[in-house]
Amino acid sequence: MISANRITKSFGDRVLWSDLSFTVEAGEMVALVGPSGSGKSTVLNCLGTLEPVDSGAIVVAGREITRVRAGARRRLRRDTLGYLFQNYALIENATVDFNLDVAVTTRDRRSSAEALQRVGLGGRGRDRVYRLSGGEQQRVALARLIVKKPKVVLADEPTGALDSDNATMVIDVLRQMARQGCAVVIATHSKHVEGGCDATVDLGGR
Ligand SMILES: Nc1ncnc2c1ncn2[C@@H]1O[C@H](COP(=O)(O)OP(=O)(O)OP(=O)(O)O)[C@@H](O)[C@H]1O
Repeated sequence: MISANRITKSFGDRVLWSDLSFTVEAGEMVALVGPSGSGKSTVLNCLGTLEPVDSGAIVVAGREITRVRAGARRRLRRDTLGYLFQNYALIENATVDFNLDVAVTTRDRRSSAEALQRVGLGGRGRDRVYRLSGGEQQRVALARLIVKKPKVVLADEPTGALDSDNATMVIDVLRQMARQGCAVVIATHSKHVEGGCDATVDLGGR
């Protein structure tokens, strides 16, 4: 589903990673690890077509995303990619329900309600996002992914703001999405999260 082939990325004269290659199959969950500043978020941004690589190729769902035009990139983001990033990318002034509705083309109240239940936010659909805690917002972002059902999930420290029970829930949900055929990449500092993955890509060269 995802194949990164000898990708290199620098900011100025600082090389973050060079000749990095890895694959993530459909159904697989891969941890992206390495010290702070080693470029984990940047890898996710490159896989997510939000940042270009300097050299090498990335293929996602059969498309070489390092070469596609803006229109195809937009379609990939809409139809194939799912992001679970640190800013949660939620619409803060809107309700939880509205944030889930924008992820799907058909309005499906039941699947939204089930997704909220799954992340421990059953009955909170009418709450406005800015009133929720950081961890609750993180879980709304996860519920939005559940209703979107993307082929690829890119998660950046998805357990960062959560207690251990909720962290376990997040990993369980991502595992369930993988079982349904999704390729999941998780940037993390957590050994616990890494342990729950099928493979590790280490940017620190340990
Ligand atoms: N757009 C940018 N322009 C310049 N430098 C950048 C840019 N984005 C990231 N960097 C730098 O690249 C390095 C890697 O950042 P990145 O966020 O990918 O690391 P990380 O491994 O995810 O770190 P952390 O574990 O602390 O979240 C950092 O030194 C950061 O300052």
